[in-house]
Amino acid sequence: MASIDENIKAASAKHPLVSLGDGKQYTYGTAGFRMKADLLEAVTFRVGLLASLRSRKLGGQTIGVMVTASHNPAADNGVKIVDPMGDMLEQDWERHATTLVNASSDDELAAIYNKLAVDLKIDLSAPAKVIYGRDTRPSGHKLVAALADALQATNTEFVDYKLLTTPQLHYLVRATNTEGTPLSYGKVSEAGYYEKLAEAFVRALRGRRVQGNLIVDCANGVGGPKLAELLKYIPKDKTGFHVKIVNDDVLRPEVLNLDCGADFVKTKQRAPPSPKPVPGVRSCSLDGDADRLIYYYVDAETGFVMLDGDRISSLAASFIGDLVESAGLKDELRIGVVQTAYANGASTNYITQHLKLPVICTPTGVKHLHHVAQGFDVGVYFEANGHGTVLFSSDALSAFKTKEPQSPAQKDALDTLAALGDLINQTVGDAISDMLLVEVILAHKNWTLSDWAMTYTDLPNRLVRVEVGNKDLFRTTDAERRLLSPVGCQDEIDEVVRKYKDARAFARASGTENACRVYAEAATRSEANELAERVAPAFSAPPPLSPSDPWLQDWDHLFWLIEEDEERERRLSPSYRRINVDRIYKEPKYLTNGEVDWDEWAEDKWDEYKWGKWDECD
Ligand SMILES: CC(=O)N[C@H]1[C@@H](OP(=O)(O)O)O[C@H](CO)[C@@H](O)[C@@H]1O
Ligand SMILES: [Mg+2]
Repeated sequence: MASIDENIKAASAKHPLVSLGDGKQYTYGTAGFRMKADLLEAVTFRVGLLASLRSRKLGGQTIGVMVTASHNPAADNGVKIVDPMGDMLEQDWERHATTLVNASSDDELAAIYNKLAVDLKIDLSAPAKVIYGRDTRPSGHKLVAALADALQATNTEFVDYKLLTTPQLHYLVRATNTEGTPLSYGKVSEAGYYEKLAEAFVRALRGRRVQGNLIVDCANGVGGPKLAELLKYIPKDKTGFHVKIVNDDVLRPEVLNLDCGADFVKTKQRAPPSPKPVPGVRSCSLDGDADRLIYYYVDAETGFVMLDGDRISSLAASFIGDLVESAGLKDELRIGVVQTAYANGASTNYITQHLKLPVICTPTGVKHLHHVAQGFDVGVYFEANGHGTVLFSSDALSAFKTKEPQSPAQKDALDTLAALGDLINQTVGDAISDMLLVEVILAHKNWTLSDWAMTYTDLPNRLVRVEVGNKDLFRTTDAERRLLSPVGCQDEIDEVVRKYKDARAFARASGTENACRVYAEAATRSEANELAERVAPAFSAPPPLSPSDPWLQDWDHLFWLIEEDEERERRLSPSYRRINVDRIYKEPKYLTNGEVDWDEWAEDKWDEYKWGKWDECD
């Protein structure tokens, strides 16, 4: 019989790693490995090896692997690991994933696999189990086949759940690991997920009925068929829950996330163009793997109104906060809200000043929010983009079920809270579960979306993506709200921000793209735009020269440009120097005892630029 090492090498040979060139490495980032799908086959195979190691390390508990690229275009895909309680992979192991995935040969892969086992004291003959699912991307088939090869090569038991939303896989991982224990999370099946949500939805409504229809845009992703399935479990007559699913075409992969879905709505700040929005109708959008949710409606007079993650967060915090008070648990349970720097300042004010709840700001990425929310008895966390959930501590869940009610009102509050404990996905943000939560709250409050929108007024804001030479130069502090480097950039931002009322702006490197993001918020829309436009150029590299630029053919313009020395000025500006600091250190002729002669550098670069232009015009 072949040894595991030989099996790994033989299977790995079928899934060769594609080099990224320039010594670039694959990295396990905020959302696992995510990129063009044709780069991911070997990566997914290797993630399978790591998942099996992780299961063996954790005494044979089941580990999950999800193949999805969420709201990205259809040509992308991604792969990420889910820990036994349905949480995201422990941060220390992200490093191991990166090391294993970048092995340069099949032999080196087997060697790193064995070294990890030795270093982490993993018994490779112990049992291991992995379950996995994928979104609707056609590339998912090939990737899960590579994953299965890795699991077979390492004698790992596995279950292929085929098409799932990301939160469904998280549910299944936790349900599998808690099956038959007092902490059982639900039946270990997709149907078990629907049964749990539908039952808790009816219970949480407490006899109330949902008012009006709801249109759900499913981004042409996996949320479409899964929501349709869930609806079969919810009695319409009893709940009044009438849903119209739109953008649910999963047969044409090219339409996935195209001009629809939660990311489109949030970033474009408008409703999907198709189907044509019906004024006044309550609508929401999920993203491609159904873990983000954004509500909105189109008002015949005032136009598009969006209710994003910050709104869902404040709505949930206010509703649950009131219930906790009515249940007589206010002094026993700590409620808190967790946001990122992208949360609208008006939502933060509303939560702290009106709801009187503490708000903690963490770096971007739900794993950071989730971790901090676990520190509360009721931890509400959402990213502005609509990804989030509400976590209940075990003390809170047991109080909801065991506290002796002193009045019918107290009993009602306790029963509603207990139902919410089952309705809200405790593992990860779940658009379908969050949508049911919002519907329950609106029904309890007898609110329309416009009532909800009136709780506070969003500060106008603008998010700009800036291409930079090297995003790793950007280091931040204070939950990403201030730049530490490039040195001096933060002072420039502060100086600009001071000129505006109620303004705030920050810049950080994206964790998912090779770019920086600049966020600006101010009292009026035009000021927010202006602020973003004044901050963003401080980071952007000069536009690349292209001989086909029309103005290059225009002698007058070119002459004017050189006369004005506009570009020279730009190259002498402090911000331009800062973003080029890594380039200059590669050109030692400008360095004397570690000091850069900026003027000489700028003059030389200007000459190169100027004469380059003349050459191109010849
Ligand atoms: C401004 C913004 O929306 N950033 C998103 C985006 O992260 P970046 O690090 O900004 O690229 O993708 C993350 C993963 O989906 C998500 O958690 C986060 O909220
Ligand atoms: Mg998603």
